[in-house]
Amino acid sequence: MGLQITKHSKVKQANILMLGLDSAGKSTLLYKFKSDEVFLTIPTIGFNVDMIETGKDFTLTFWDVGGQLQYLILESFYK
Ligand SMILES: Nc1nc2c(ncn2[C@@H]2O[C@H](COP(=O)(O)OP(=O)(O)OP(=O)(O)O)[C@@H](O)[C@H]2O)c(=O)[nH]1
Ligand SMILES: [Mg+2]
Repeated sequence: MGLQITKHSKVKQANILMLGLDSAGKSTLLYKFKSDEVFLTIPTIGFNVDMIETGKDFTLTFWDVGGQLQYLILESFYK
């Protein structure tokens, strides 16, 4: 996962890129950050973007990239 903090802004923001094999548990982890409830996930088609406010002036933006999409992106490098 990558972390990038945007500077020169009142509200601090970090982008988190969630990468991993399909069914590794990326979406489950993201839903767990948002809520303590148990979620049933389905394979992510493309990617999900979700924002979590962790404090008054701090926001995390999660980019949850589906494993299948990552295969497609990697495959394109070898063509
Ligand atoms: N036992 C166990 N199962 C988990 C855990 N995390 C996720 N799972 C299960 O693994 C399966 C896949 O989880 P997802 O969160 O959808 O996986 P993903 O990485 O988002 O998969 P893609 O969207 O296909 O890339 C689901 O059935 C989850 O319930 C864990 O920590 N332990
Ligand atoms: Mg997923």
